[in-house]
Amino acid sequence: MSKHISILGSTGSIGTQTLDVISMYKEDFIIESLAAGSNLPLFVEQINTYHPKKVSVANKSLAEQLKPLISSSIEVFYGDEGLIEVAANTNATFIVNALVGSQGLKPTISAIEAGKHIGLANKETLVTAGHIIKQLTQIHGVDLLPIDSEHSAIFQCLNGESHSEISKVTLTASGGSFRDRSRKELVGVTVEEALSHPNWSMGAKITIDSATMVNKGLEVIEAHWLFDIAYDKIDVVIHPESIVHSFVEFNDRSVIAQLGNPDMRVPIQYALTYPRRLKTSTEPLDLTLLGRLNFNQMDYERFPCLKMAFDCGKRGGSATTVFNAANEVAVSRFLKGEIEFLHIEKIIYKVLEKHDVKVFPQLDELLEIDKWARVSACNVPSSS
Ligand SMILES: NC(=O)C1=CN([C@@H]2O[C@H](COP(=O)(O)OP(=O)(O)OC[C@H]3O[C@@H](n4cnc5c(N)ncnc54)[C@H](OP(=O)(O)O)[C@@H]3O)[C@@H](O)[C@H]2O)C=CC1
Ligand SMILES: CC(=O)[C@@H](O)[C@H](O)COP(=O)(O)O
Ligand SMILES: [Mn+2]
Repeated sequence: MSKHISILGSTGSIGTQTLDVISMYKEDFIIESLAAGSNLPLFVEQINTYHPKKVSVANKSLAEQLKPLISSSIEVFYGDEGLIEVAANTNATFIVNALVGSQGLKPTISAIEAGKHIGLANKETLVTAGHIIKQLTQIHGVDLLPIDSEHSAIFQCLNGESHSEISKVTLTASGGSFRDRSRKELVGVTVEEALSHPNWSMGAKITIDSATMVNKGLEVIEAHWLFDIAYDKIDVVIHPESIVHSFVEFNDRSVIAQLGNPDMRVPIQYALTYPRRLKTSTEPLDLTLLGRLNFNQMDYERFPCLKMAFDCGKRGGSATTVFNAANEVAVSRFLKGEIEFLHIEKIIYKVLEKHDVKVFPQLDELLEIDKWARVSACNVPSSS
């Protein structure tokens, strides 16, 4: 029987690769709805290929531009409400959240409340409101399947294992675009240089996050919520090849790792077809060709954002919401050329410094705090 799917963020890196996987297994999937931001040419192509019943774009003007380009039988929505419509009000049973940033939170909540299972790439959702999402998945009995490569790896390592027998979960980090540079050598780096990831081709925001090591910080918090692991049992190592996607150590000192060539279509497909493992078009992994794999200790002075993320995770409550929101604004300012690369971490630090952590915030409180953090991050001067 075909699985009915909706994709939020279908025009992005994860969204397009999700559609690649679906194209390989056309009989197994029906696309109910798609949401994109502003890439209309690609979106029109996707709509004409996959024939969704509902679609959504970022705003009203884009929705008006889209309507004459697609079949009049397709319902067109826009904005936050459009995302919720696509996420919750269709016959889809499985939603892929491939949006970037904490705008993924509200549609995820609506989807869970509507009983949809979720394939989650959008880590910012769990970093912003992990406790709320976890509680809702339990209340509504929905699965939250990881798409992020490290979390898919951990999910696979934990298959059939007992949670109480885990002694440590280790996330691997490539080191990002500037892994071979000292902190001094980060002064004056360009946006173009920062956008050049050594192993993965991804959207702009996550590529910058990878260079600052914020991405690994977000992933530590994501792992905490997905797998209910205490922060002192989560570790990060630098693994420049991105072949071992993460590993888990158990009480008996056995370590289970998941390996594969860096290709996001593999974890995306696993989330879509779980628990089945269907063929992918990715190259087989030949360890003899690689010869060796490298692992280095994380240097928290070189990558202070990762230390900040651990601290926020341990403080809990609204701390991770503020960490995420400040980072989103700082990255956007860097991409616009407003600030230096090293200023990203300063902005996060300064906004966190001003925040009094709220321990068990409700959703409306978190949304207010998120807004406050964004305004504060915008107001940090570009040279301070
Ligand atoms: N790329 C990767 O390999 C990985 C990504 N992730 C995570 O997955 C998520 C997506 O990342 P990635 O695919 O790289 O990001 P991209 O920037 O490539 O894609 C983001 C998607 O969100 C859409 N979007 C942006 N703004 C809006 C809006 N206002 N309304 C509706 N849609 C919007 C974009 O639409 P449009 O382009 O049309 O404007 C696009 O479809 C992130 O959370 C990232 O951290 C996790 C692991 C790996
Ligand atoms: C592919 C994926 O899951 C990314 O989140 C990846 O992990 C980024 O690479 P870094 O290891 O450099 O953060
Ligand atoms: Mn990842």
